Amino acid sequence: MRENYQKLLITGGAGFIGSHVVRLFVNKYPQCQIYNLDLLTYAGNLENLKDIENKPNYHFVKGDINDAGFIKELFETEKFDGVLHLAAESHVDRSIKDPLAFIQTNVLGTVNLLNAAKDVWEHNMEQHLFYHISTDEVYGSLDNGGYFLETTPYDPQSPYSASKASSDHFVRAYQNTYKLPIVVSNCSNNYGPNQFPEKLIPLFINNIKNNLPLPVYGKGENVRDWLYVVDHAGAIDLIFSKGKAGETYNIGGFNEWKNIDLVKLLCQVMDEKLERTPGTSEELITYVTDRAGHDLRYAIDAGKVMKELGWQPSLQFEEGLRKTVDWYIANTAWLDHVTSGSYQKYYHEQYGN
Ligand SMILES: Cc1cn([C@H]2C[C@H](O)[C@@H](COP(=O)(O)OP(=O)(O)O[C@H]3O[C@H](C)C(=O)[C@H](O)[C@H]3O)O2)c(=O)[nH]c1=O
Repeated sequence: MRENYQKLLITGGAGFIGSHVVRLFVNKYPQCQIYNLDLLTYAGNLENLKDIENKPNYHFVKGDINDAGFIKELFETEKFDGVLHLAAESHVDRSIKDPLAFIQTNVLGTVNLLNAAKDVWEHNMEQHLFYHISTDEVYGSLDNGGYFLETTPYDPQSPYSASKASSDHFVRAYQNTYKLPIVVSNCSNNYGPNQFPEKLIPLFINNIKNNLPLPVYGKGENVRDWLYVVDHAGAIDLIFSKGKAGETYNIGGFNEWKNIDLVKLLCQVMDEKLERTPGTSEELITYVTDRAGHDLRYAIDAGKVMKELGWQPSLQFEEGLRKTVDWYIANTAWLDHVTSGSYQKYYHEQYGN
């Protein structure tokens, strides 16, 4: 935590990564008031924060970052010392169907927050920090090898990554133009408890549990770098506490997996945990039409955050995957809830099961 900070705003704190960040900050910094601003869209769920909801330093605010007037008023009233901005539309497939929703929330919503921060902080700008949590997808696709570095030029390929790249650019433009102290981090694929089952790992856990097909896009040859979400939250804490204003930090697990290899490992773990005959879950693998413009490979070099700030991921991938599977099996009610009722539309519109 930055010295003397007494009040922080975390946007998107009821979502997957956001809820892990809120939990960490509420528990680790009891002297600091943590405000979780979330619209509670399909991907936001206050159940994710049940264990900390009664802590005296935790405050929930339901609201929309797209509502500029509301955001301005919130900043004027609460006088936050710093902001960690995680609220975003995050699913690539949805961005292909509805790019405007991604521009609205990820670009315009971010600019609303930046405007409020620069206006309310203008007399003592240097005492504040605006931290934008972003993605490695802004760098494009590594079809010919190599790693994403902080200096890699942006080359977003999907409407989702274009919206995140745009918001990163706005954040940096506000530093350049208005001297707003900012920091940006770009992280690889996250996995772990509380991820909405539209993303690969929780979707496939849910489908295996319910004996439904596992829709592998294309030939399953695409490569992603996977990081346990709690380790991402730890990196965010370090960057917020010790990162230098104006800097970018890449975060990743040095843990690349071809989708099909990951899916086969997940099938093995699920067979074991559900006490099914080995090979049962693999029979559910179904190769389907590829995602439009599907990025082949993301691989991120997290050397800077490791060397400069001393960050290390705490879990090996297999251990993290087992922990994740255990969580989804133990939290059937959570999984059933987010795939039914008012959530049903969001879950079923894409997967139809
Ligand atoms: C949902 C799904 C996915 N896939 C493939 C597509 C990808 O190659 C890989 C992971 O897909 P997912 O949609 O879980 O994640 P990415 O498209 O890599 O993007 C994710 O990681 C970055 C860093 C973010 O910033 C995104 O917010 C986050 O969604 O599995 C399938 O083959 N079948 C499926 O049903």
